[in-house]
Amino acid sequence: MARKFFVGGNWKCNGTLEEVKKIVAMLNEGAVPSSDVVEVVVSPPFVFLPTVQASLKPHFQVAAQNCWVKKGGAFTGEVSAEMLANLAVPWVILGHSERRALLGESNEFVGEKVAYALSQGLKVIACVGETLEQRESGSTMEVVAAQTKAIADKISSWDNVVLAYEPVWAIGTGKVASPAQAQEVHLELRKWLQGNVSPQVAETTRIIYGGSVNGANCKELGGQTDVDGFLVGGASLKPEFIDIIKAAE
Ligand SMILES: O=C(COP(=O)(O)O)NO
Repeated sequence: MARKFFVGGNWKCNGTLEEVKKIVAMLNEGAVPSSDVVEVVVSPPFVFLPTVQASLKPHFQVAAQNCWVKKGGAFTGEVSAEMLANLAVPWVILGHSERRALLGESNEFVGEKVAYALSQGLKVIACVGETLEQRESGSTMEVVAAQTKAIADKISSWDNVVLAYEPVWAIGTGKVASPAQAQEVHLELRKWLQGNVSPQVAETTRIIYGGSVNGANCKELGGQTDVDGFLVGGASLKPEFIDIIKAAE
């Protein structure tokens, strides 16, 4: 079956209310393919989520950039999956490498977060990816397989999961993975799903690429057999994000 192309925009910790409103206007005015062709999910910082969700055209969905690992309560500063569900926020990004590195989120912790978010009815963009040191040592597949296993061990369905391969060495660096590099890892991840979860999950799960995607490289990257879309950082704040969405055509 064809996997619908998926383009995520991770705004990270960026924006003022005025800047966010301009990005929303840019998206609403953009000539993007229909939602039959591409699924577009943008992820503002928490404080702008309701504003963005209320002002985006229905073609676009929103995601939170994180959520807590269990039911809310005495966890100062955290945002629970229940709160996101209460606001009808449909998606959440979990396991981003910046949180794994800066906040020490382990593979196990990310797996538990994915399971809890799914249990509360959220859909999850689950991130995996190796560091430059891990790639140069030849352990890329060992690393991303372990990250994926930690998720697979905790969940019973992949129906509401999009897997994002984001090599850490390509994030924010301008050093985008080559189409061949991306295809190689995406294919290996799909084979891992086939062998460790099921052929059906391997066939239907979108595996998207993130790491210095821009308007110039998106078409060739998106043309790879096992690249089902993107999770875009910096370029998702710019007009070229519309060109990246069009790569779905
Ligand atoms: O972190 C990323 C990618 O960021 P860049 O596109 O800025 O490399 N996506 O979640």
